[in-house]
Amino acid sequence: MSTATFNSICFNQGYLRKGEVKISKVKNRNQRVKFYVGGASVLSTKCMQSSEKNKKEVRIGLLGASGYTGAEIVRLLANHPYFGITLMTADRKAGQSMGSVFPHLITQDLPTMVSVKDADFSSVDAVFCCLPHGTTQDIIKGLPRHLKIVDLSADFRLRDIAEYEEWYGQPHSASDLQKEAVYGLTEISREDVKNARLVANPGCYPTSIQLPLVPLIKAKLIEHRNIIIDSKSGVSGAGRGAKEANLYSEIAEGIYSYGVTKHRHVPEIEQGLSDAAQSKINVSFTPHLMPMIRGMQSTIYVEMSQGVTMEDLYQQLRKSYEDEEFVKLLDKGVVPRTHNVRGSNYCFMNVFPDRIPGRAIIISVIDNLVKGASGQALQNLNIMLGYPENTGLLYQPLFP
Ligand SMILES: NC(=O)C1=CN([C@@H]2O[C@H](COP(=O)(O)OP(=O)(O)OC[C@H]3O[C@@H](n4cnc5c(N)ncnc54)[C@H](OP(=O)(O)O)[C@@H]3O)[C@@H](O)[C@H]2O)C=CC1
Ligand SMILES: CC(=O)N[C@@H](CCC(=O)OP(=O)(O)O)C(=O)O
Repeated sequence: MSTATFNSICFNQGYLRKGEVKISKVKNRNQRVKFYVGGASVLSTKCMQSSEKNKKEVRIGLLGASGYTGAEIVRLLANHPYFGITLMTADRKAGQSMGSVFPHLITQDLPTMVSVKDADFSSVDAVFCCLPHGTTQDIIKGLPRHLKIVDLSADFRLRDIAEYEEWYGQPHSASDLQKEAVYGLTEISREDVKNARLVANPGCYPTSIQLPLVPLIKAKLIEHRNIIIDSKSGVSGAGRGAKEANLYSEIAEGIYSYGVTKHRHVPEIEQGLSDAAQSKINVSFTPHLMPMIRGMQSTIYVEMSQGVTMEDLYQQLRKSYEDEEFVKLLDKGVVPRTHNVRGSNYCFMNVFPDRIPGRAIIISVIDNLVKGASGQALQNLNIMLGYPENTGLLYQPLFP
């Protein structure tokens, strides 16, 4: 083994962070190599020469390519050196090219979209499933077992099938597959994601809520009662098939709450928080639709545990995320804004004192289509296939 120290190391894109890098057993350029960055994370990639830059090693199937999250996967994969899209499906838009449905993607060399029933998966290694819930479980249970799958829908997120049936108002037809699924909130369940065949990618609201709350709950810094969550989403969260209530004339110049007291993300949020607490947690959660295209903010009101200070909350979040690439605690007093993360895979957060003694206010922001959907899905597939998890995800936020 040889050891080298780099300020940064660049393989096609800037993958590895500043720190000590130990390189082991490099025999030839095609051999897998392990990188130990600053001793904190172990990454694996392939040593590539620049002449191989455009050769994609992993054949990706994209189910539901003609929707918002499908289009976002295409945008992210445009800069992915290892994943190439070889199969794309659509429903009403089957038979069309991506460039005709989404002209902003016309520069990409992509296959014509086919109907799922006509899809041939024999030359596909992994799929992103960007389909509506309900439809998804029926399609995934028919897929060949050799495929790695990241499912962006809600169908495999809830461990309790009865709870799924209650909140989604329909029977679950693939409960065996649910048992196999790993819930892919990457920063919390990275180790399980590594060995998963089927990852249930979290919902956008649950991502923005669990990332700040899980470390605080695990460290017993906040009370389990009286957690109040007020979330706001951009309209793209409802997908491209959204109907009347999402028309410009009904969204612009106003906001509205929906799913009050009974939004289907409640059991997903409570499942994650209860796992962290190792006891049942119930939350008050109200989502709002905002007159913006993408972006999501969760404002969370919590009660600190006896003797805990604001500084304790801040330091716990700092410690939990200081080595994370995509989750950032902002400087003290800086309020996260959806504009800060637009188009990127980041989650930014901060914590503030409430005027009521003993309470705190946490604010987190994500882009619903990136960290809230396609970006986290790509982060997960990178991990499942042994690539550096930031591959293809280094887009900086679009600001202003
Ligand atoms: N939008 C967001 O911010 C987030 C979305 N998600 C989840 O990701 C999934 C995809 O969301 P999104 O991209 O927004 O949805 P869209 O409505 O924009 O796209 C849905 C896609 O599924 C296809 N489709 C619809 N019905 C069927 C069917 N019966 N059989 C086969 N294909 C079908 C559509 O094809 P066609 O266009 O041809 O009709 C389209 O490609 C959903 O489960 C959603 O809840 C998760 C997190 C965030
Ligand atoms: C604005 C809007 O309508 N948002 C969607 C959530 C988007 C998302 O994360 O949905 P999944 O659970 O299906 O993945 C909603 O409230 O149902």
